[in-house]
Amino acid sequence: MGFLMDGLAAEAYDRSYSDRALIRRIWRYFRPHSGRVALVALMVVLGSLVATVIPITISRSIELLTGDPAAQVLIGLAAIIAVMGALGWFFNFVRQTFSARAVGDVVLALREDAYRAVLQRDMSFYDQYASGRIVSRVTSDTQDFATVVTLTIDLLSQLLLVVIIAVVMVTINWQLALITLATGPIVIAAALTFRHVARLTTRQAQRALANVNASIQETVSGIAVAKSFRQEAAIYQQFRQTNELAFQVRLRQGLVFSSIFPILNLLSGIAIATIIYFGGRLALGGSVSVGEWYLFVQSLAIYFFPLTSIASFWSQFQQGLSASERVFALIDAEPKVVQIGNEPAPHLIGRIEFRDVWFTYDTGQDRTAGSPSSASVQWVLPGFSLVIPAGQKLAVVGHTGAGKSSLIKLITRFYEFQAGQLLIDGRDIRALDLAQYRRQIGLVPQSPFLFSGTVADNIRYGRPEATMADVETAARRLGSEWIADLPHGLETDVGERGARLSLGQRQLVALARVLLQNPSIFILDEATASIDPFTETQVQEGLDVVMQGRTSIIIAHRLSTVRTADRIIVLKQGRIIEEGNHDDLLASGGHYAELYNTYFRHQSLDYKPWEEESRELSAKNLGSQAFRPHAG
Ligand SMILES: Nc1ncnc2c1ncn2[C@@H]1O[C@H](COP(=O)(O)OP(=O)(O)OP(=O)(O)O)[C@@H](O)[C@H]1O
Repeated sequence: MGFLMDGLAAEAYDRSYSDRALIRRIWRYFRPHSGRVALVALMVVLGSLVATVIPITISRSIELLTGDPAAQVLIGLAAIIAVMGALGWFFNFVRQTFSARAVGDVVLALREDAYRAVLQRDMSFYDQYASGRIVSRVTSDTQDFATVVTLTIDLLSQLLLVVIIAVVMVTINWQLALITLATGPIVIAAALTFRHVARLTTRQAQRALANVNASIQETVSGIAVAKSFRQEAAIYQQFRQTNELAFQVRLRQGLVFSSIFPILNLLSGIAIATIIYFGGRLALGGSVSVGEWYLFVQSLAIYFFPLTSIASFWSQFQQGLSASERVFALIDAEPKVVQIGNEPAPHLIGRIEFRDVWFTYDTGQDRTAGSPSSASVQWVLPGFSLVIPAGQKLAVVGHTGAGKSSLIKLITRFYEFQAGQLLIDGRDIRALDLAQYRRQIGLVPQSPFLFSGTVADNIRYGRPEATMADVETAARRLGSEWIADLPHGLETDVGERGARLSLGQRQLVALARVLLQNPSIFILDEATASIDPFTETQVQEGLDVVMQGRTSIIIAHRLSTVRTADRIIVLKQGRIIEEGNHDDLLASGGHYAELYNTYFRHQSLDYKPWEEESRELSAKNLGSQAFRPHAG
């Protein structure tokens, strides 16, 4: 069965809760609705009482029939049964209505908590776990949880029925009652033994479903890439495997659950046969009446029904329990970014200092206390130090994987570093009020994400209270042409993820959003994709406006940015290997000059490809002679 389990491992943040802890936790959600829960409990008791009165009345009727009852008595008994039936319906109706409301409210609260937890998770959480699986926890797992609660109410009412029936049986004939009751523990023991296997297979089924969700979600998000690389068939194949796995696991779960019924049916069959035999003999001997014997046979059915229901509902019950376990694990996942203080940071001037910062993504072992010397760790920033004075325009360059984005992830506090200090205006970043601090940061990622809505909605995203005039002012500060190019100006619908806008327009919207937010620190991960020269000029002008008067850190991919930066740092394997301004660095002919020739030089208006060819040729001919790049 090992192959079945592939891909169904728990997520790193999953945890097992004891049944007690789970129930206590679930109860905490129900406490605010205790009035409704009490009413439901009352209905359960009344419903159970009514359910027992009916067979007792029938049994009395049978006994009366052996004598010579008056017609009115029989009519009275029939009326009692009818009234009890009606009352049973009423109690059940009230119970269902109020329990549905209470469960609905609890699921609402649980889903809100789960969603809030998702929003609070660190960026590392999203990097590590597939979004489809996260979605699955918030949607289907909370729903499964609702099922468990409804079932629990059903089971409780049936168990109560068992208790009442047991009391009735003992008062009629204790020997027969003993025989009947003796089978109860056997059935319960069988159900309990089954519990662990049930929980395990159920958990696996939920994980398998989460994998199916994750697979669909990823494909839909990356459909453009998949199509452009013609990977539809491969993706479909992959999905089939995941889906097949989910099917196999479900099948196995079904087999496990269905195996309990034959056992329980066998047990109840034996018990009924025994009662019929012994009860029949007692009735023949005259120690119990026929009515009492009938009541026993009826009681048996009532007695076994809840017990077999427990087993039949067990699958859903377990599903609900492990679903709640998964939701609670999501809510309880430990954050990695932990603030040690809550100091107000309403206005920053934007001085940033990395002081011997050690950072790795590999936090598998406990390194949060900081053991920078640990040799086995793949440090992305090994003791990184840098001071960015307030208001400086800093361009960060370096080959892919050098650690440029990681620097930004630390400044934005998306990730936690393991040792050293990161100071903002001389204050420990970990001591600042995170929400206030983040409001001081304007981040424009490589491919700016726009939410569905209009251009204006997106510009207003960071400051929902901004008026249309504010939005327009911010947008116009980046120039007027780009707004005129939009079909409906600022009211243009951007489509999902901004798909209806060009990359340059999306960048301008993102820049306007930052302008409106007016942060002290501006961070830009420049797009690598080239845009047309006109938009490029617009974006550059917009950038100049945004960068004015604030600390700006740019992962630079464009010549115009590096040229105008106050300072450029060149990163290699998480260390600064060169720094200075464009001209000085180029003149020194080091790593930056090499990067310039690889990435930036062709963006220069003076760039002549044919000169490049002849330069390469002569460089080849000169063999190992050091290469001196042209100034841009
Ligand atoms: N979420 C992550 N989990 C694990 N390792 C990561 C993660 N993000 C980046 N890394 C690793 O950290 C190192 C630095 O990555 P980083 O993204 O900072 O480089 P970069 O200079 O920004 O590269 P690029 O220019 O390609 O974006 C790389 O070796 C990368 O594989």
